[in-house]
Amino acid sequence: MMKQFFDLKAKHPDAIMLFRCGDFYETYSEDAVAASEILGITLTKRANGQAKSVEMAGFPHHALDTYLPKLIRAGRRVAICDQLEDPKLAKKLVKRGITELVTPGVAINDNVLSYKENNFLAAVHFGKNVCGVAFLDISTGEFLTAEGAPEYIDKLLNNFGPKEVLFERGKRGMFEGNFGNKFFTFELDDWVFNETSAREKLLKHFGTHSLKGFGVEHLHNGIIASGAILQYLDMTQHYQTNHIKALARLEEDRYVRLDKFTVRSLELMGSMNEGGTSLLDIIDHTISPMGARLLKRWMVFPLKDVKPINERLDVVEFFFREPEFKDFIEEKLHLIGDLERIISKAVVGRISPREVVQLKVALQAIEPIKTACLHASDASLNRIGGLLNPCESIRDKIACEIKNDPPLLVNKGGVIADGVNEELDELRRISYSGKDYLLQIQQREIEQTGIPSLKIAYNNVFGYYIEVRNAHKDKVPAEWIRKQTLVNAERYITQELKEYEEKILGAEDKILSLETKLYNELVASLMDYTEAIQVNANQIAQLDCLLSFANVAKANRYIRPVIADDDVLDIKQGRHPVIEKQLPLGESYIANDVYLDTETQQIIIITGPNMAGKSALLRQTALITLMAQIGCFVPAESAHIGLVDKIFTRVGASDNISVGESTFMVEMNEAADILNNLSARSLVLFDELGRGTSTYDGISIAWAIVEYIHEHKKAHARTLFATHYHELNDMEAQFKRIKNYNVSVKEVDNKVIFLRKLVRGGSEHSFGIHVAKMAGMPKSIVNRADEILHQLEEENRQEGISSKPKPASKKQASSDGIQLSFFQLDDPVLCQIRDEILHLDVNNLTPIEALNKLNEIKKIVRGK
Ligand SMILES: Nc1ncnc2c1ncn2[C@@H]1O[C@H](COP(=O)(O)OP(=O)(O)OP(=O)(O)O)[C@@H](O)[C@H]1O
Repeated sequence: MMKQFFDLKAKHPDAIMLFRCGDFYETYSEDAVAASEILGITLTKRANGQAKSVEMAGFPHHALDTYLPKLIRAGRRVAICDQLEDPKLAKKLVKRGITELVTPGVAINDNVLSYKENNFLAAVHFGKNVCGVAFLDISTGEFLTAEGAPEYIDKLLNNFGPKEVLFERGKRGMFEGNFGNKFFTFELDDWVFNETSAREKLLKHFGTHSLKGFGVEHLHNGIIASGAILQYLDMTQHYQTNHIKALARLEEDRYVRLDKFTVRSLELMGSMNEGGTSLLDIIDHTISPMGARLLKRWMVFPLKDVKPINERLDVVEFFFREPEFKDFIEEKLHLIGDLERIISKAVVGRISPREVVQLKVALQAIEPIKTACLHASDASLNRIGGLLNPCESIRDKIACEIKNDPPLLVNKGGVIADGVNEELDELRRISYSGKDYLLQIQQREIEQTGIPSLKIAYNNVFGYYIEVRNAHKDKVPAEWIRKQTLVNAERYITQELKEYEEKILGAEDKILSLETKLYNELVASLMDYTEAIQVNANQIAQLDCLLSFANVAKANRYIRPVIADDDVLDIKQGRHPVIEKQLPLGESYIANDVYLDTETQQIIIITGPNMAGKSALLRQTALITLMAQIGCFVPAESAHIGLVDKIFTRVGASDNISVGESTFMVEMNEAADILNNLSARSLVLFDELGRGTSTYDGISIAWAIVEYIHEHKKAHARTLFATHYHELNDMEAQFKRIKNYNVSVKEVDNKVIFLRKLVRGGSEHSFGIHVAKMAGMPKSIVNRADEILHQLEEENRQEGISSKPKPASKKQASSDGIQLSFFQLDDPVLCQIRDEILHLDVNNLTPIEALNKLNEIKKIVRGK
């Protein structure tokens, strides 16, 4: 058996092999060590013939659904090796084979999947000039491809968040150089990435002569990536793929460009702080899993055409205007479940009887939704109504053939309804009446033998038996055959019992196999409806998202934005959708107006103290624009959104030290990306650009960047620029479309009150020291900082900002017990220490030398 194990294991050396042995899945050798760690199961050893003993760890086969997901979530690939023949019939070693290779990207199991998330597998192909990418979610059948520059592919990878990415063996350096090392990856042989075989694979799968119908014919690299995905499904033994009905092209120019920094810094899908709230958390009130998954997609693919955006807004408004209609759809949506994954499960042959019933319930709910949408006075709803298909015949077939509350598994029986199949009904009659008959025999024997406690029961060893307690043993008739002796009783069988047993058990076996056959036939007939049900799932998902928008708008007082094909961004009394929900009780969010266009007010320089609300204002402007362009109402009193085609944000500092880049380097990289890709319809947000370097460098870079955006020949990108460099306020006088604003505060009795209102004009102070005080900084430091600040301001007035702070006054230093500037005191010992330190070449000092030096310094101090 171990030889069989090692032979099979050699086929997938990188996967943990679950090797079926009787009622257990066993793992051996290093797999066992890994499995026991991940699953927390006991690691044992077993003798392995002549060889040294081998580690093993296993779990009962019925616990596969519990343990498999844990292995996958731990980022492991798992080969499931099953017994291919009935062990009872096998003469020698049971035949075994790998029946499935489960990997993070190819998972169908409910316990692995998260219902609000797609589970994408991606493949990337590096072409000569461009990259191709493909995404497949085998649990929903969605298959997409695109090609473009590595930056675009990187953006898609970030937006789709695949659970596994395939690429060509030997190209790890190229892959990680472009896309980082955060993805779970798998390398495939180079022959997989070949256009001819990829194309053939796709044509064979779709049964078409060309790929023109999918609009991907010309995407040579996308086709290679898509072919690699199908190839991988074969390799992992996923052959039932009929639910993958089409390959869709992701069109770069249809959606607003959001780079990955923007998705992250605007906290669209997840907060940058653990446990924090994202925009998605606020606006996702979807009911169905399909809706939740679609909403995630909408968030990162905002539209940039007026018509489709208005179509979505129209539906949201309709829900708003017609609360009865909304409530009706809402109630029905609760009945739908995960239609999209259920139909995929039917195709791969893993649909449970309960899911078949769920499918019926969903189709029953779709009928009234369809009717209501068709009768609504809104063109988009009519279109959705037109596309919904209640699939009456299959729905009615399920209703008539499957019991309403079936067990989870077919092999438990009781799945097929009565009256569907005559033979089944007859067998059930025999089985039930047989059981009745047993009761009759029991009664009769009690009377005939005079043993009142006699009872008929069943066990797996010798079937039906009569049990008689010892007290009545002597009354047992001679023809009964004794089978077992217990402490208090004896068990007997009789000829009559045996005959009935055969009839009943035979009937039960037949019932199970007949039910399974009928069930499988029904599941097979579901295949004809795959496409219609996928369309239903998609339309329901859209309705669900729009309904969610309506509910969120109502709950949070959002309004419908005006979407226009112009370059005016005019938000009146806008609010930050996330912060406004998180303010402490009693505090309310201060709304602000923001106006930008390309003629009069293209760039706003926002100054203001720390904590005033500059970042909040920047982000809310981008979020309101983005929400509007996904078809959602927005937190404002009114909003005119001149369509934006790219949203760029350079917000906050994010370190990328792991890839060898400093904070400032990252900042400059991101800024360079923005400036190289500006368009006339871009919305640009810069928050505290340049703060990662010295003040002079920072101001110069910030100034030059703002100037560049203002002077750009082709693109007057609308820009919000929040900064602490008050010097930038001078730009207003020199550049026509730059305007200064500040987020106002009031100083009362040396205290700062944040008014959080955006007002015209620059501001002078940052009140950074005030904020440090609020944060609980030691008093001595706050006082000292104040002192240095005044001094710098004083000197600055005379000679600019280059002068250094003077030493602290002696009074200050001694009163707080901290000698901040002790090296400048006239103590010869301290001066000696200072000189020792100054002469150290820290870069070439070994740790031992450093310790010795410290010791020497200690001696100097002691000597004193
Ligand atoms: N309009 C507002 N109404 C109510 N509270 C607000 C508003 N804007 C910001 N805040 C609160 O003030 C906090 C600080 O805001 P924000 O981070 O935008 O300040 P900032 O001016 O960017 O500060 P810094 O310059 O230090 O980065 C926010 O976390 C939020 O809680």
